[in-house]
Amino acid sequence: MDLFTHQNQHIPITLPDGEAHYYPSFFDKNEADSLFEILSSSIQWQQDDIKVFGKVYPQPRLTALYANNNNTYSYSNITMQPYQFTNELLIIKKKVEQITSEHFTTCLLNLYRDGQDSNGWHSDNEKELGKEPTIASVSFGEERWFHFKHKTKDLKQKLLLQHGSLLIMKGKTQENWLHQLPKSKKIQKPRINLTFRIIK
Ligand SMILES: O=C(O)CCC(=O)C(=O)O
Ligand SMILES: [Fe+2]
Repeated sequence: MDLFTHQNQHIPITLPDGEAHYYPSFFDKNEADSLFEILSSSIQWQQDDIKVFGKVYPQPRLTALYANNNNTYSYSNITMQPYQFTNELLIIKKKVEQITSEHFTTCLLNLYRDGQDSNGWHSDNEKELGKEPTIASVSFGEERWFHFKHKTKDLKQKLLLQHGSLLIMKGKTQENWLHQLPKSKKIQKPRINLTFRIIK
């Protein structure tokens, strides 16, 4: 067994006033390839409009909300109603829960069709997530950079989110840090991201 491609290889991310952990090969290449294909075609992807300074734009990515309850999730003037978890999402959720010891209720999925799709600076601090939320973020498909920026100090951090990887953000990360997925001119292939959350 190659220890350095093992699912439990863990890289702590240096994030003062927060806490994040990265598992580069949480899913092996074959599992990740097949989950990417299944999720691409089986998820009910939608493109919502968002309002920025009073103007309406199509969101620069596709999204979908799945859950094991009917609780809605609202952010950036959008309220999403969940579909019930699919079998594949339940399998991924179970594997993520084994490593985080959490019971996630909800998954917000993002499909970045190419490098023109993005996710602007924000923190996942909506009140339905509660205090100090743990967010487990799984990536499939094209690698993309993920940036962190401290809210009040001159601190930055970035990491490349690989195919089959898991990033966990917890503790005071959302309180003290913003994150974004910037555009990238070179990227022409899609990436799927799943963020597991608890919405009670
Ligand atoms: O695509 C990503 O890695 C980030 C997604 C994200 O930050 C979010 O959906 O809140
Ligand atoms: Fe986020």
